[in-house]
Amino acid sequence: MLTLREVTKEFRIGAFGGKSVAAVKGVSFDVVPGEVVSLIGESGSGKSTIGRMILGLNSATSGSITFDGLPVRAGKEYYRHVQGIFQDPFSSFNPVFKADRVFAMIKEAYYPGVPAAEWGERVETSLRDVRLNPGQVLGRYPHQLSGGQLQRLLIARALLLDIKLLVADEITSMLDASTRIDVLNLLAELKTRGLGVLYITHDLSLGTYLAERTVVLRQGRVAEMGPTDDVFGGPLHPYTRELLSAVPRLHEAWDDAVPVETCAYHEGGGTGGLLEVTPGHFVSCAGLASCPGG
Ligand SMILES: Nc1ncnc2c1ncn2[C@@H]1O[C@H](COP(=O)(O)OP(=O)(O)OP(=O)(O)O)[C@@H](O)[C@H]1O
Repeated sequence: MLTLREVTKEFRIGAFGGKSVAAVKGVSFDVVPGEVVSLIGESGSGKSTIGRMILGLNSATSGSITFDGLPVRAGKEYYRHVQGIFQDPFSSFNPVFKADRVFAMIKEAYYPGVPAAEWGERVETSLRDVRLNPGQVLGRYPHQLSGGQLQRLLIARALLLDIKLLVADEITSMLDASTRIDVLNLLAELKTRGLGVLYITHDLSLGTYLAERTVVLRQGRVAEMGPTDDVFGGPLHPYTRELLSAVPRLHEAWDDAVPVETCAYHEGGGTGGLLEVTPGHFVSCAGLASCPGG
């Protein structure tokens, strides 16, 4: 469904755009229907830039991003199937409009011919699908709703469309712990409906909770990716180990990252791109002193 191949993004910066910063470097991965892929990495690793390119808000400098075989084309038809939700739900709402305005806009753009009564029923169904009580959210201004309610409202809005892929960028980082779990469970439910979700987060524990597959991004490149159980159960790249060692675990001593003695990439004969160590589990060079060019 979603395919990224060798995607690179350079931003022009500085006076007159004379310098450039490479935010994303040769990234390739897929998201298929009914799967959650988490995109994990520290701040500045390029996660949001990838999300924005998938949503057509930034263009790739090189490489390709396709959805159902077609290049990303920001516009009404694309957004019928691909939607994004971001960290700060308040920024997605105009504070002077009541929350239900977001539904009215969907109707105007996509379903102008649907009778008002039928539309009202569809809105109510989508709100109940995200476990919101229509009576408690419709007719209210954004400031009268909680962050968790607004995030759900955005998911309900997406459900009114014929959505196939949801790009969820740090959507739970502003929510309290119990609301966060509710929203994560909701995403898990969406995948059972066949939706693909790209779940962008810097929080490993949330990524593992949901995702079938994990892509670990470091300084704009994929360090490691594969089935979540493999990546977290047997991390091959020192960066993944470092990230894992920073996750607090109850009842367990805080351990340091286990040092990597050998580079799984070069040991396995990697020469270009990522090395597939076990089926679907890819790793890049560990960058040890002993690595060629290290
Ligand atoms: N519009 C822009 N102009 C110039 N540089 C940018 C722009 N957007 C992002 N960058 C740079 O690209 C790099 C990747 O940024 P990005 O926001 O994608 O990282 P991130 O992993 O999502 O970080 P965070 O978790 O903090 O949101 C950073 O170095 C950032 O400064």
